[in-house]
Amino acid sequence: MALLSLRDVRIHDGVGRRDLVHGVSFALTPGKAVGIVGESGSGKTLTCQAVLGILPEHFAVSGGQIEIEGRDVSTLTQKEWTAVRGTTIGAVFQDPASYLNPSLKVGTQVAEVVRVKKGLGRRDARQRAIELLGAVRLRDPERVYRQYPHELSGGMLQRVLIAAAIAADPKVLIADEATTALDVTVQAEILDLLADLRERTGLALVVVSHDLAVVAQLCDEVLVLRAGETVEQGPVERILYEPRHEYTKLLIAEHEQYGLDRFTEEKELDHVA
Ligand SMILES: Nc1ncnc2c1ncn2[C@@H]1O[C@H](COP(=O)(O)OP(=O)(O)OP(=O)(O)O)[C@@H](O)[C@H]1O
Repeated sequence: MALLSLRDVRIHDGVGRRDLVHGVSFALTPGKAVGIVGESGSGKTLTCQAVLGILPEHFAVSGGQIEIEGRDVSTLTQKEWTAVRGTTIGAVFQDPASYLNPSLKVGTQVAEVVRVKKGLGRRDARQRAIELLGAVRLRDPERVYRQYPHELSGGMLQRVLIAAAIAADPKVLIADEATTALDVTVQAEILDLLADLRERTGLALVVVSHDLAVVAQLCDEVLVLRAGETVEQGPVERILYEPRHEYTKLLIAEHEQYGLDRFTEEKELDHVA
């Protein structure tokens, strides 16, 4: 059974009175990674918000079906949504600092997620939070635990957010432009971390980026969205080497001078290893 499946999902803007996403479909099984790529405003984030049950006011899923572990999400109550978020599907977004309370130690914030979602007592939650900070490859996790958000770099904050997102052992992690604000080296480290989590734990990924190189590095399947429309969808190698749609060709051409090759070569090596 798919962990997450979207069938012809449409998202409607009640104020603008129009559909902004016109039929997105994909299925995610354990350990699989699906990428959604497209320019700004193409509906990537709305699609993720629909999957998490956090569409902004006035927006609604107006067609198709989203199923999480076989369950139609349109039947979920608010309470059930809260249980699904974090425990089945975790998410990380761009701009990690805005998701953390600046006046609380980062470790306390991760421990709080563990306490609420896993029902651990304070001491165990602290221990587990330190383990999680280590699992996202933060050096000296005990020290990081005691630090405040302003003391950490953007890359470290994103690791903290990933630690919080995987705290309740979700089966799916949505990474929505999770590396966009980071410089190239740090971006590569975070992508490597996500690939490693996927490999070690079977975590399935939905990777959202305007950057085809990011998606190409991590994913098996890619959806190319333009203005809410899926213009092309298929295995990553096919999309990269035999793009059919002009828009996909454009996304690839944009990359020719800076880096797609580097990412895909790494991916091929990963396959060999
Ligand atoms: N809260 C909102 N209020 C009004 N319009 C919105 C809101 N969120 C999204 N939209 C509109 O919905 C469309 C799709 O937005 P979405 O954020 O899903 O795009 P995106 O592909 O994720 O782009 P980006 O990379 O810029 O985040 C856009 O036209 C956007 O203006």
